Amino acid sequence: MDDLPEARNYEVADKLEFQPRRRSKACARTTAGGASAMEGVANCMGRDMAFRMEMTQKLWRRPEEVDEVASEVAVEGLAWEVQRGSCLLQPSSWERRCGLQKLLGRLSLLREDRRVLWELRAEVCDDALGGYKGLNEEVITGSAKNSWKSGTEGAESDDTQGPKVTYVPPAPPEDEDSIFAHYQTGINFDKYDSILVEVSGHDVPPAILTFEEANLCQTLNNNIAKAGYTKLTPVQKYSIPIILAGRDLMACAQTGSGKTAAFLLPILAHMMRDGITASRFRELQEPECIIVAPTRELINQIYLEARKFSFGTCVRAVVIYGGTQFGHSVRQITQGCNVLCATPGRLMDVISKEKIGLRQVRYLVLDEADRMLDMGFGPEMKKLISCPGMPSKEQRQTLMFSATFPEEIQRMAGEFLKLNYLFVAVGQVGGACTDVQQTVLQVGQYSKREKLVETLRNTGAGMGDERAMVFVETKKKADFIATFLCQEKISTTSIHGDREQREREQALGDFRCGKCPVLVATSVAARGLDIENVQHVINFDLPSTIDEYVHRIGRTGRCGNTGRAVSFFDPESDRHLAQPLVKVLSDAQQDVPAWLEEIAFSTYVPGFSGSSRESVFTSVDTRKNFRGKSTLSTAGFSSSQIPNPADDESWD
Ligand SMILES: Nc1ncnc2c1ncn2[C@@H]1O[C@H](COP(=O)(O)OP(=O)(O)OP(=O)(O)O)[C@@H](O)[C@H]1O
Repeated sequence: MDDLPEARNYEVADKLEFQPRRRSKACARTTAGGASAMEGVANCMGRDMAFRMEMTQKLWRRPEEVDEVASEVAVEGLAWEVQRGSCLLQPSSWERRCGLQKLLGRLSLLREDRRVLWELRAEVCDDALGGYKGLNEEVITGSAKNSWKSGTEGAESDDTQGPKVTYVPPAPPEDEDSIFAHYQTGINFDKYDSILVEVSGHDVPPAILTFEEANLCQTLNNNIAKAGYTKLTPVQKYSIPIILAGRDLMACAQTGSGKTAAFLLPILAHMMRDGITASRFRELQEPECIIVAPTRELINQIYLEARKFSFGTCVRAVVIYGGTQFGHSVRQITQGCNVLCATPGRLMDVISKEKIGLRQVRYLVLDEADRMLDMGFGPEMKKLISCPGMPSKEQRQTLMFSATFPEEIQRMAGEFLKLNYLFVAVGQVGGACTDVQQTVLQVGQYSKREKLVETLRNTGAGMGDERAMVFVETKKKADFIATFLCQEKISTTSIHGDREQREREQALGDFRCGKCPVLVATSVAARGLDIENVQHVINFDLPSTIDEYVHRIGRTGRCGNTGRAVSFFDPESDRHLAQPLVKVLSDAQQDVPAWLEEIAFSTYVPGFSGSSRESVFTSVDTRKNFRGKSTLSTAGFSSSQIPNPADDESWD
């Protein structure tokens, strides 16, 4: 067998997130740290992961040795060995369900040895047990081995395409204490009252100041009290009467300020008023309300809120999302469905399989609406509103909520909303939550890992006292950084789109309960997730858009609690974010580092005006601009381009 050329070996190294000029140091580090590092890993993650790290180290050897290791692993033939071998060869795919194709793709880096390739292929197909595991995470065996995802949700549910998804998520607890469990509002909750709110559009219903003024039915009021809500947040004060008045709405309010209840409560109030009850055990269910959100975890969270507020009523909420058994979704639906919470792919599936009819839809809610209308989900949403049976926008009420609303998205939203929709802006459109203390550090790519450990140790999250979310750019890197942190004896788990749904839910559960106080995530966890005690967000990699930044840091500082966000700014790759970052920081009364300002004003960003800072940012309600009116003085910011998914993440 010919030696791999040196350049090729570098490519292998790159796949492992190391760069050539970094290799010698990294290698020396792992070798010198050898035994203790391995012990750390073994302690944190069990022997399985320790082995992975060992194999990773071997990759620092010369090319022919890499092949040697691969051959050893494959030829020895034990599934166990091969399983670990697969980890060696594709560390980013420590997922069981990572398909053969991906593996082959990575293996082609070592394409010289066909024998290795084929033997590995056979074994991985047979028993792909790998998978990144957080502390004590369940090891999935035999029965789950065919449950890897095969592309889109549509494919998952289609009996004829790809392996079936068999995961049935556990039912949430039914006892009242669990249903109404909530965390405390923070010291800044009352400060919400001082945020400026602007409502644009005609015939705006007056805001309400208390829950009593909303005139909700007794059961809803009881549920609101049990949920610990005593006072309305601004977005609730304005949105509830607007929705109760039957108006379409686009509402923008800072992260963690109660947008979910702002749409759920008036919808449920209407349903109760209309005497809606779930029709049980019908093949085709016709919900009155459909709520869509971009991620599985978020839609599940919205469902739990809907279940909480509809507790003790005849209204039945149901959740369906990808990564779970299609039959399970159907069973949930056929038991009766008034409020359907769904991710777009699974929703289109159940519609096409005629499990859901749209004729009765009175409310269509797009949570994280800007994300739901962007290039990723926009086409599917358009398909949804033109599905046979879906009432026209004149016949239904359409509600959109988010903390960010780029101009282009607002324009596109017109297709979904009645002409006279109202726009509620609490504070600045696209503004960051002011309860989050933001710090931006200049950190080059090769210093990020050391800085991360230092930051986590300083914050206490690494010691297990506090919780931190670490955002990275790619799924592969999420695994890599999670493993690295475990090696540093920081209990960590990860969530990203290459993990099985079962693993994603377990990772989130472990993070929520504090078993793993650090969660490394891709942007799949950037929006909407409401997790108690997340005191820190670290942007190991900054996202590609400022809106995504606003959502990410909004995982902390929720509901009047304070939080901290630290972002590593790499001047090599993040220059385009300098201007909007300066704007977001200064709008939230945060310190702006002089170096960042310098970069911001020396960088030309297409679509941004360099001459005047103000002209860079859009107005609150873009309809004002269309009508030739001047930009409001309280101008907010949103990115000037329709956002793209910020990384290599696959979305629901
Ligand atoms: N009036 C209220 N009183 C007390 N707690 C509230 C109130 N409204 C909402 N909350 C709580 O505040 C937290 C954040 O609410 P929610 O998740 O709806 O925020 P959000 O605005 O949708 O955030 P994001 O933009 O991140 O999606 C939740 O735990 C929710 O139960």
